[in-house]
Amino acid sequence: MLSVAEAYSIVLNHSLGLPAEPVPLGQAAGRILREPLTADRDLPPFDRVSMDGIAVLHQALANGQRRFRVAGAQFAGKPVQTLADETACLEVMTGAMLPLGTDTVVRYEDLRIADGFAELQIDDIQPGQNVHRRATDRHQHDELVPGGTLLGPAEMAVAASVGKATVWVSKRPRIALISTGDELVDVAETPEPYQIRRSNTYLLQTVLEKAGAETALLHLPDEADTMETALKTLLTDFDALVLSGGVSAGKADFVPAVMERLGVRQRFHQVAQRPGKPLWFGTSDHGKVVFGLPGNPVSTFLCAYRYLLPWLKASLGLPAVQPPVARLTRPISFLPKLTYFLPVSLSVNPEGSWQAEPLPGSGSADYANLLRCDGFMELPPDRTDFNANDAFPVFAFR
Ligand SMILES: Nc1nc2c(c(=O)[nH]1)N[C@H]1C(S)=C(S)[C@@H](COP(=O)(O)OP(=O)(O)OC[C@H]3O[C@@H](n4cnc5c(N)ncnc54)[C@H](O)[C@@H]3O)O[C@H]1N2
Ligand code: MOO
Ligand SMILES: [Mg+2]
Repeated sequence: MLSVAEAYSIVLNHSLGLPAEPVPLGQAAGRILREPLTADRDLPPFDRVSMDGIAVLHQALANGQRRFRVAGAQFAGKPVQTLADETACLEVMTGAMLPLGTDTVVRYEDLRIADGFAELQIDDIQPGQNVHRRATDRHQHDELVPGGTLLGPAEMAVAASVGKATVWVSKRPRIALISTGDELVDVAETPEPYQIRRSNTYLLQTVLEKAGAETALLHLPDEADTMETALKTLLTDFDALVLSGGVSAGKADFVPAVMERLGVRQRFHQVAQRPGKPLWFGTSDHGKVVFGLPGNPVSTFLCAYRYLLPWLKASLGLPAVQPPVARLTRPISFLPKLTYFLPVSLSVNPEGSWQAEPLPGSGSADYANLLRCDGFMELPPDRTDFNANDAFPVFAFR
């Protein structure tokens, strides 16, 4: 049976390679940038006054002068003025251009201004103080943000300041989230004793929409012909299908067989892991990708974080990131020769490292247990006993 690492690598090798599209900056937050952002001007673009006060030539101070005639005022948003008389000063406001003929700004707090004269109240004044010099932060044409970056608050502010009214970002993939199973009814329905409400597609929608996908929620019964007809259309309408349920050994688990009839090539079925052993993955000749997630809610949850989310991020053009590592708070044993994804609650210990409290719950149908847990710790298959303080990667979802 395939290992977790092998299955993961196959999944990532079939990421979508989504095209880029232009969007107005106001709609670009949270999208993945597909062009570098470069400085259209120096940053800052001019010698910028950084404190309200007066601008003087430091040489005058060096000459011992402490009292300056106020010759005018330089406001932000106005063209630069010139101080012609170096024994005088100009009042200056934060964000204004530093007047020509000056090089140093003294704050109002360090002055007394009366009768058209400003008198210094302190002696220690450094040349160039309170001036944010042109190009100190970045130079014109410098690359500020590389392509492949998620547009968060800082990137959005930089994009705006370099004039990107439109940015090229990865197109959002359209993903159909399909629950399967005759026992499943809609959220709004009252289930019969032999039925339950479907919940997996809501879980998947939450994970994938937040990461940048467009999703549609659908449901199919455990009936092979009906499934085949519906899935044929969905394979043309969507970039990827994510099914939940119908991939194990039951007499009504039709997903692998129906996919074969539809010409979707199985890339793997079953992974040496718990939960989620029956995971199925395939691709069509037209570049469509199909995930058949095991129906048990905890399996769906784990597979969504361990495989589906990294695949979506790779499809959008985001580089892969290593999961953080946490230390077990207490020993745990797991006998089967499978990778065990242990539900854990995370906290930071007094030394500042992550610690993971095991929350095994009652198995992969216990979705109520997920309410208390922050992620899954990946315990390798070659060990049965794991000690307190042992460190392993955690796929966290908070
Ligand atoms: N003989 C074997 N039986 C099972 C095996 C096995 O290896 N041999 N694997 C078990 C494992 S592990 C899992 S996980 C499940 C996977 O089952 P399926 O993917 O075939 O899913 P279903 O049979 O359709 O449903 C399983 C379970 O999950 C509930 N479910 C399904 N979809 C939803 C949904 N959208 N919302 C909420 N709950 C859902 C469903 O009612 C079932 O209780 O198979 C084991 N069996
Ligand atoms: O994946 Mo199954 O959920 O191990 O029960
Ligand atoms: Mg089944």
